[in-house]
Amino acid sequence: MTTSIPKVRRVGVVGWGAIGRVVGSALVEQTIPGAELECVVDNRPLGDSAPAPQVAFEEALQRCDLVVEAAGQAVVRAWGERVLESGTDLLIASTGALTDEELAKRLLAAGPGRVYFTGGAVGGLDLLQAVRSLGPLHDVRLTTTKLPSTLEQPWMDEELLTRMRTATGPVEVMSGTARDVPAKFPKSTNVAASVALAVGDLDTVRVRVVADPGAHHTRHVVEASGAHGTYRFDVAHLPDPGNPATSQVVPYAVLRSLAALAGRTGQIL
Ligand SMILES: NC(=O)C1=CN([C@@H]2O[C@H](COP(=O)(O)OP(=O)(O)OC[C@H]3O[C@@H](n4cnc5c(N)ncnc54)[C@H](O)[C@@H]3O)[C@@H](O)[C@H]2O)C=CC1
Ligand SMILES: O=C([O-])CC(=O)C(=O)O
Repeated sequence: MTTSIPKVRRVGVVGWGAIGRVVGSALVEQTIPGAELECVVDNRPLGDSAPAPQVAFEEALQRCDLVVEAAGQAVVRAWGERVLESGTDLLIASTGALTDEELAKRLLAAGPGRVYFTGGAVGGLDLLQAVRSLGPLHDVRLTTTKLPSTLEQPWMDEELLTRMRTATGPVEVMSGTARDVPAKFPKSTNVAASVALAVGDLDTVRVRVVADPGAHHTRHVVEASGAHGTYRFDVAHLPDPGNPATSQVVPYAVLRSLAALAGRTGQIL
């Protein structure tokens, strides 16, 4: 009888920020059997602060068999296909990049590396994806509520910025579809694109973005209905203390995805 030695996934973390630091540190502490931190990519010099070598993206593709993107939508646009074409798998946190349908098509067709998405800060995506087999969801809504400062954008006019800065209660700052919203709030509403990936259609997902100075927790409420049922997922997360645009849970969602990719058994998929 031959025993096969399980292959350890050599992971490169791109983006040593709120998400990447937690993910990379957990890998170094060997909390994910079958996965180890090989290197880190960031466009800032990290000095000794990273527990693995900081390398250029090209070098990461040579060293790793799995890259975790935790840097931003622009990195997915610039590097996504190259990662997959090099034979390296790619786990994407910045799902908002996929609102560019041409890019989405190219990434889904590229290989031999495989592309994956983390559920990130939003819940119920597994069930919504399963529900699609029963028929389309006609009405899908996401309401995201965050601290006003985490939603300020360069395209906003003075009137809106003043309304957000002086608000004493919730203020709606944008309503649109999952096609439009993640590009307008690239660091804060990737969840809208994630819901659309699960539902299979950007335009079906209607999104409201709400700034609330009382939002001690970031809240994402997904409501969906179709001929076969109705669904509601309501989550409230503490924000990351260093980067309140990102919920504290997100790196742990990434680690959960990594554990599945590394072959952990007994996992809810
Ligand atoms: N799917 C989800 O639920 C969520 C997705 N995200 C996505 O994850 C991204 C990262 O989130 P955080 O870690 O909170 O951000 P962060 O701002 O704390 O860290 C980002 C890191 O990436 C680095 N970086 C930026 N551009 C880069 C580039 N071109 N090349 C290399 N490094 C680069 C920055 O220097 C920084 O160290 C967000 O921009 C957002 O797109 C964030 C929160 C939730
Ligand atoms: O972390 C969150 O709550 C959501 C977020 O920033 C994103 O979707 O980009």
